[in-house]
Amino acid sequence: MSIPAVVTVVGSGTMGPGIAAVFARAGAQVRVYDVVAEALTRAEQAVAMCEGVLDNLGSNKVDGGSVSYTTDIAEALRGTEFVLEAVPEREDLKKSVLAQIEAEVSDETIIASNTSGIPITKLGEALNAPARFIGMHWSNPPHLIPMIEVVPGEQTSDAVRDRLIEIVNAFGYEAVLEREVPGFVENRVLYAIMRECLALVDEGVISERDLDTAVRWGIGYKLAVVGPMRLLDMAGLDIYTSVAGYLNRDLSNTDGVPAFISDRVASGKLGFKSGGGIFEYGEGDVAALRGEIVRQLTAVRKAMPAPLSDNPV
Ligand SMILES: NC(=O)c1ccc[n+]([C@@H]2O[C@H](COP(=O)([O-])OP(=O)(O)OC[C@H]3O[C@@H](n4cnc5c(N)ncnc54)[C@H](O)[C@@H]3O)[C@@H](O)[C@H]2O)c1
Ligand SMILES: Cc1ncc(C=O)c(C(=O)O)c1O
Repeated sequence: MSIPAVVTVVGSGTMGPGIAAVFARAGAQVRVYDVVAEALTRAEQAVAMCEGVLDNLGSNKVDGGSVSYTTDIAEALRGTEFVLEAVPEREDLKKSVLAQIEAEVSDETIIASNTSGIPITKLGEALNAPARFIGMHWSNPPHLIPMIEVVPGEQTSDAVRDRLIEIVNAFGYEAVLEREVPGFVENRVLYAIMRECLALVDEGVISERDLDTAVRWGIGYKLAVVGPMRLLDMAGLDIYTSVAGYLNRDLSNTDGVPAFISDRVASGKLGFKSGGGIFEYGEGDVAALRGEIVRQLTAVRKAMPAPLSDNPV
């Protein structure tokens, strides 16, 4: 299974560098483009770190891969075969950038978006040739989470869909093909969980730290091995029927963003990126936490059956 020889990543913030590292690891010449020069400087450091993580993971490495960095979009897109858009999650911005990309590439170039859940058909309205456009939703951190959601829009061609699945598998990643819905699958599940977690903390049922402990060592640990559908069989569909019969109507069904979050955002408390959010972080805490998270994710990944392997669970 081959990957494109030349790949361009547009947007080098949280996600771009790890994505670039995975493509380069698979042998592609990757060009990383951003409108902010400092973002590219940070990206170069992040890619080097990701490469070290992939070495530690023992991830397969194909010779010939490389990563370069530029604020010149024409240079970034010249001769490219595959573009991954990873700019901020704003429909207007993404449409503008996608149109900018399409104007610079050949008719054969595949354009993919790392959008967290904006419908691909909607973003594809910005393109003259939406048949070449598809959703490619990586999960953070992209160099460690070996599952990518493949989300065709209504106009995406079957050939582009099949080619993307081939590329994802060539990384040694699981490609999950989905019919397009807002938020796709991973974020619909994640945001349902987050909604309930935030409600429980906001209502004083449990503290932030104890909530994390309960989820990490309860469903988080279990779901790393047993998927939700298999877990239903393991627990018993009769048990689910009894519990859901009284519990589903009692779960949080708030829409919009809870004040627990919006108040913090309004006061500039964004989390790791601002030194404080749900928790507060002192000097060096975020870097230490990032390193520990990567160390533990790597250890868990090594303990699990490899992606694409014949896992009986
Ligand atoms: N952060 C996550 O956990 C995560 C996970 C999966 C998917 N995503 C999605 O990936 C996309 C990127 O997310 P992120 O967290 O990396 O965002 P980010 O804000 O960390 O990075 C975005 C980058 O895009 C750059 N940018 C802004 N305008 C640009 C333009 N016109 N052209 C080129 N670059 C431009 C910014 O300078 C920045 O470096 C979003 O759609 C997001 O929803 C994010
Ligand atoms: C909170 C949150 N929102 C979106 C995404 C991905 O699109 C992630 C993730 O990938 O981890 C996330 O944590």
